[in-house]
Amino acid sequence: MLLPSALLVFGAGSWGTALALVLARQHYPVYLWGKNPDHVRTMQEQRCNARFLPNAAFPDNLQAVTDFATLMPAVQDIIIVVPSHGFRETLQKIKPYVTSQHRLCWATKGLEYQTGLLLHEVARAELGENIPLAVLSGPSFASEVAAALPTAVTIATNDTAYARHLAQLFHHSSFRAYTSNDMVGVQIGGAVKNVIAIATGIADGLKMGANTRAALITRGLSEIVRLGTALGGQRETFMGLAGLGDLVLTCTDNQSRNRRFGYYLAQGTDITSAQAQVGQVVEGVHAATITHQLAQKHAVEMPIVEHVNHVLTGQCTLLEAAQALLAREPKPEM
Ligand SMILES: NC(=O)C1=CN([C@@H]2O[C@H](COP(=O)(O)OP(=O)(O)OC[C@H]3O[C@@H](n4cnc5c(N)ncnc54)[C@H](OP(=O)(O)O)[C@@H]3O)[C@@H](O)[C@H]2O)C=CC1
Ligand SMILES: O=C(CO)COP(=O)(O)O
Repeated sequence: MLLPSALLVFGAGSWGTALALVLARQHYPVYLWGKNPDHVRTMQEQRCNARFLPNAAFPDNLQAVTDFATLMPAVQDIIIVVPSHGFRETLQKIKPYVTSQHRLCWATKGLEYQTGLLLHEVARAELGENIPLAVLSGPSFASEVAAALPTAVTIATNDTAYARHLAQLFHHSSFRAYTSNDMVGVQIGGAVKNVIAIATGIADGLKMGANTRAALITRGLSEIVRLGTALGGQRETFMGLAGLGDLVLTCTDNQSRNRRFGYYLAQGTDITSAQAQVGQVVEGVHAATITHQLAQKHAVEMPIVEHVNHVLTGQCTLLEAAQALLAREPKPEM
């Protein structure tokens, strides 16, 4: 069993804060790093993250910080929870301080926009082969986790000892982590469900009904399985928490920013204003483009993702996308 020391969480948005709270409730010393000094100062003064999770008070062992360099020697576990567009930048910040004592887990959901790389590939490229890596993903709205409502997630890593350690670290009376060795499957599930959630948000905004929503979720899952297995993910992973679980959550509940973003588009709001209206990260916008490109590269059919991408890049209207999906040639379901 690896012994936990202080824990350092990078990313003081809603999800980084919620995970820091889970760990702090386990009585570990937890540092929550935020990139915005004013925001960090406010968290220090108010002893909560009023901007994202106003109702969750920080326990004494949770400290918001802007300086991480001096903490790194006292830390073994690093948890990155910044949006995917800041993932490599965060790794580059910490890289000069990372040693063989550290291990890295992330809860970011997405792919690298510029390269289409999965985040474990980005982490390997930046930090080399010697650091244990893991990804945490699954159906988990930050506000429910902060409110200590029961939640289950998957932690995927190739390092069995690290898997056990992380599952134990996050294990709480209202938070349960299952382990997996399928880093590719877990990451593809978490990234692509955001694109399908945009599609269901659009369909619900256009009042297409419950049948359409169920069809999008189910056919969306087929697309995720096709791409995920083509990239080396395991089929069973997509039937688990980080696949079907997160897909259903995000496609059906208005707490999802991706779903709300799609809904706003269906109200006639333009893309920039819809993102502003959500007011937080909407990972599915970038993920639509990268996933579409990955699908083309690997010759995988992903019509829902393709049409969401067409809508977001101005190649067709919402109604044209819906008509094009319905006009596809009949084919076997499986
Ligand atoms: N919220 C949720 O329920 C869940 C979110 N996730 C995933 O967690 C990740 C983070 O999302 P979430 O916390 O919700 O996002 P939020 O929109 O709540 O917050 C984003 C935070 O990231 C900060 N940020 C932006 N760019 C950078 C950067 N380059 N480096 C460091 N920090 C940066 C922002 O700071 P500032 O505003 O000052 O720029 C802000 O504090 C996403 O990949 C998301 O998909 C996963 C599961 C659940
Ligand atoms: O990933 C999430 C819950 O598991 C959060 O989804 P949204 O980013 O769509 O809000």
